Amino acid sequence: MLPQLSSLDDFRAALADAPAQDQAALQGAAARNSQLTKPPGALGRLEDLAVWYGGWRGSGRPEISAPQVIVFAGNHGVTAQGVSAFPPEVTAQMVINFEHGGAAINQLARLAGARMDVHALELDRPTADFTQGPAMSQAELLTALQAGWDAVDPSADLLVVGEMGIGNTTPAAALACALFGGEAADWTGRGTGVDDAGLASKTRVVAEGVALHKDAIRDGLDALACLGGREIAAMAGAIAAARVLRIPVILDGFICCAAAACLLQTADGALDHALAGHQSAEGAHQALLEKLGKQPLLSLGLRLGEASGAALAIQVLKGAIACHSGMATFAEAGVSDG
Ligand SMILES: Cc1cc2ncn([C@H]3O[C@H](COP(=O)(O)O)[C@@H](O)[C@H]3O)c2cc1C
Ligand SMILES: O=C(O)c1cccnc1
Repeated sequence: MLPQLSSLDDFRAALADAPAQDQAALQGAAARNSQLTKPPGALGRLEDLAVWYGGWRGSGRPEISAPQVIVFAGNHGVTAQGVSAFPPEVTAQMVINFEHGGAAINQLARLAGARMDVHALELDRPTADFTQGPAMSQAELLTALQAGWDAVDPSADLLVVGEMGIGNTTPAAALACALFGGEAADWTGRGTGVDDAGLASKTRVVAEGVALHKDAIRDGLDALACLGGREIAAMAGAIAAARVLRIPVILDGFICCAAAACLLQTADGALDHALAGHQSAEGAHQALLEKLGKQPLLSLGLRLGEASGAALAIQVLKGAIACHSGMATFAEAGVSDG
């Protein structure tokens, strides 16, 4: 059961009190793994993934039968600074495309056998431009976190979250810079494809926002309010709800990982239930994954978002679980265990 959230402190407390993996299931899955008909370790990282997944799902022989993909959409006041190669109207247009099944994520979610939900968050009310003031009030942040929190199906056995929000590689870069330090240029990339002049001015916008809000940021939720966006906060809310419900999560690209970083900088262990689905082509994604302590499953040069890389990675995790739960043991198959 998910607790009710009536304040940001409720959210902080729920995250801090989230349950650990089931130790008996973890041990059961590890024991089963060691008896399967293959040389020890021959399935490489797939073996670790299956045991890890079993620990979260409370089963020594788990299944993935109900993956959920959720795409959150939001608009950003900071687009007034010319930070994207595309106009903000594209956010709402893409939401319609998602609803009609025409986007990349529709194809990849279907292929992964996942249910897909789309939540558009007040698209006609962009966040405030963070170079002028906080992107969201505390109340607006709570509403956006709650939207993500409520969007998770408690009966899902795997969660992937993604986003659509023209301009959102700018708040993602600002969040990473505010949370992990370094220069704005270390965290700012080309997003949808800004040119060199666009990248230089985007970097200045990130630096300005981080400098303006630096003193107001004590944890990841403060950073989200000052520099984030509604879809970024909703992704954080959904990842947190999954943590409380012990539903494993596959993280997507740079923006999704910036949302996840806000949780990690709010409570230790907040991302223990999360895998990195892929490393995107956004320049700073590798550095961000390192800060999260996550090794990506795939690296295909994607720079789309929408949960696309994570949805593809569902199939890798499904492969791990199919082998773990479907293979015969040495004893069952009558194969000599050497
Ligand atoms: C047609 C289209 C579909 C997309 N799907 C995801 N994004 C991606 O691009 C945006 C981030 O890049 P920037 O910060 O440069 O605007 C986000 O909406 C992200 O999801 C898209 C972008 C476009 C144009
Ligand atoms: O890494 C991502 O998710 C990404 C990169 C560029 C544009 N949109 C998303």
